[in-house]
Amino acid sequence: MGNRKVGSRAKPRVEFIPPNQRSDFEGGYGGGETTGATKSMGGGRGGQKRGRTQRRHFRQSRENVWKYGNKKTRAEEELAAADSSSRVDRNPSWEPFATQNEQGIVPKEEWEEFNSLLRKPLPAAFRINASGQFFEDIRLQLENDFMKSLDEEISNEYEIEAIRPLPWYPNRLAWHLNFSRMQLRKNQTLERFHEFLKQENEVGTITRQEAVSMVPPLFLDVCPDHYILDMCAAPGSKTFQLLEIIHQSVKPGLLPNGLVIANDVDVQRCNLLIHQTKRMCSANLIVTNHEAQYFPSCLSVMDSPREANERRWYSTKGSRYLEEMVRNAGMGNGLHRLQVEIAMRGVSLLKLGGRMVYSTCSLNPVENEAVVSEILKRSKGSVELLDVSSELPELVRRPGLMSWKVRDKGVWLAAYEDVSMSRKGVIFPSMFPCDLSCKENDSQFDNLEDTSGFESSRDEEHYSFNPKKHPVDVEGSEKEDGCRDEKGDFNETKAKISSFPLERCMRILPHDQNSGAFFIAVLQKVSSGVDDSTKGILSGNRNYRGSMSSNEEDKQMVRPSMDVSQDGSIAADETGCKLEDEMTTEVGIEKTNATLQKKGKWRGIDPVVLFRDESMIESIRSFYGISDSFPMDGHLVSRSSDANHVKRIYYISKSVHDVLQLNFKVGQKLRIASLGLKVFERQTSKDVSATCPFRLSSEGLPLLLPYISKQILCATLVDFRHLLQYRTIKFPISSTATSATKLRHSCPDAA
Ligand SMILES: C[S@@+](CC[C@H](N)C(=O)[O-])C[C@H]1O[C@@H](n2cnc3c(N)ncnc32)[C@H](O)[C@@H]1O
Repeated sequence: MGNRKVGSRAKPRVEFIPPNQRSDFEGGYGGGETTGATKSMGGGRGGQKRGRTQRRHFRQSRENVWKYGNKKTRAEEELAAADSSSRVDRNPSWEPFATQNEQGIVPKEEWEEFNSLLRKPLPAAFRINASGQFFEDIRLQLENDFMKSLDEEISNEYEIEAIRPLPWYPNRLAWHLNFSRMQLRKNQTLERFHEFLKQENEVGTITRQEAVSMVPPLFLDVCPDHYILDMCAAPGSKTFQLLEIIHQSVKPGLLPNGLVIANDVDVQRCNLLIHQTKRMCSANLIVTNHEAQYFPSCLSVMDSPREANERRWYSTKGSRYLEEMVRNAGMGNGLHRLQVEIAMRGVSLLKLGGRMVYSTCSLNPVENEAVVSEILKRSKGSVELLDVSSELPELVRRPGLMSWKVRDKGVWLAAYEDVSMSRKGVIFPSMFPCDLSCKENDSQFDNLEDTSGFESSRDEEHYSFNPKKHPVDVEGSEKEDGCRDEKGDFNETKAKISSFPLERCMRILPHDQNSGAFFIAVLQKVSSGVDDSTKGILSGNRNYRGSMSSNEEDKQMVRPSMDVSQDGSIAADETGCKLEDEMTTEVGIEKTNATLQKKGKWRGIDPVVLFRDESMIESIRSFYGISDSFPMDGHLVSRSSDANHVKRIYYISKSVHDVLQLNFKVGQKLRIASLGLKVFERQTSKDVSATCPFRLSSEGLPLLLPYISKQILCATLVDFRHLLQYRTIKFPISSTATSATKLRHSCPDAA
């Protein structure tokens, strides 16, 4: 497919240039995340409204050019109309592309191409879920049916290659379309294919995701037994991909040893995340709701060998669209500090030998290389920036920048010394390339911690200008704290060259392979950092009590405001310590849940309760004939503290169970929005004279089916149609005696 040629004659390339959003494929990418970022940054980038308005202006003022020689076919006009239908009023005064390329993010000779590609819609892309039972069928259907018809109907008509596999995606399971999402939606020729994509996406066999957004998880080098943390995860496309990978090589009915914890600060976006990941039907998932920079230190402490190469990863927000970044490079500055804090939290949670992937969909070096540089600087050699140039060789990418300038208030700043006094509260030294040969950095990693210019994330003061940090002399001029050249003069125009090997970072430019833009850096923890606040807990020390009480730092990392009741009746850490004794027993856990519920710790979030009603479990087991080889003890949880009114029961993997146990023991620091896989639901139909109050949930069926021996109906096609049509059917339902007999045999409890 990769080399498919369309038609025999040389044809001009059709260029789709309608005013579509290049980033529209990530589903609600902008709104919520801006809320999260704005909240966390104290309004650093001017609020949510401004961003949206700017995006709208950008879209509205984009040219709608539909080029294909001089003629347009009817279908082309349809496609063009579909893409321009949302454009109502233009804003002619707005100039979308400032032709500044000061950062050198794009080589001069490529600027035109880069610029013109930004005006074209982002091509849609999708991936087959390789962990799905029917993935080969889907692939066949795609290759034998749709690709052929797309070739006939679209490629010949439009004279373009309609669809091709992404050459760098493992096993060629991902495809790139030559249509935007909007075009897919509006074009009649594509209707059947669009329906197919939608339906398969809904059931989780296919995931629609922007092509380059699929790249970061691949560099995490994930195995089924890895523990993975996705720190800024909503809407969850990468989380889903990670789940696919950990489930991929595991047989149906079995669970991988690892897990994914998907976190997002925004509650509503957490719901999106839950909805998105539900399609994966995974028992190895926990969704949490924390500010990632304060993510609690209660991840796994298991000291089994597989943890030696445990990997966790982090994807940060890229909360602006590429186009805006080009227009206003200063916008990313407000995110820099938060990005460093989140990344540093990621580093401290990372196990020795673990990999962390830092990625953004921005091309602004302040959000990218500057963040990576600060991580390397602060971690004092305990983290290495990996050279992954031999991985995914077919992916076209460019090296990270070694030198850059910072844009502020319309001015390009080459070095921190150029920052005016009044701007030192918002522009930090860490935003500039770090030259370790500078006098102040003589001792390589000594005293590097404070060079960022902003205080630790635990200090609220860092949000405002701190005169102690930026002293002013009597004349009002700023005290010198930057690097000087040999003569002792500040170099005001030339940006420094970084001392870190930032060329190992990866930049993906849109015109490299007609995709969105991405920045990716792969880091590895090579030794325990001296400032590892989670030491003791993450290093496999099972003495939680010891580390809890002795590790003040760790307590501070979990912001009390996250877990405390609104009325402030009890502090989170206090709660954790007080209840610790009780929590070591199951009864204690139940009691604790009730107490915390009353005190408001879980306001807005349901408690996680281990489901231990033995007689109920036994009755479920015997009703469905669930084999003893399917472990239930310790794997079932509910979200209700009232054991008699449990409505849903979730199945959790052993890895999730272990994390939960630890979480219980450290005072329930995790705000768990969702976990595991729903397997049983309380019967609601009054009609049912079932002996078991719980029915199987459809999500849980793929996991349970290999272990069930009763309540299985082998229906004929006629029966099945009948069942679908009438939904509830009284026995005998069968039109044939044979299947009625089979049914009674397999459902002995049925009336
Ligand atoms: C670009 S989206 C992430 C996309 C996601 N990785 C994916 O592939 O689907 C950025 C997300 O970061 C979240 N976010 C922003 N600030 C955060 C913070 N301090 N802690 C955790 N999440 C945060 C936003 O709510 C938003 O959902």
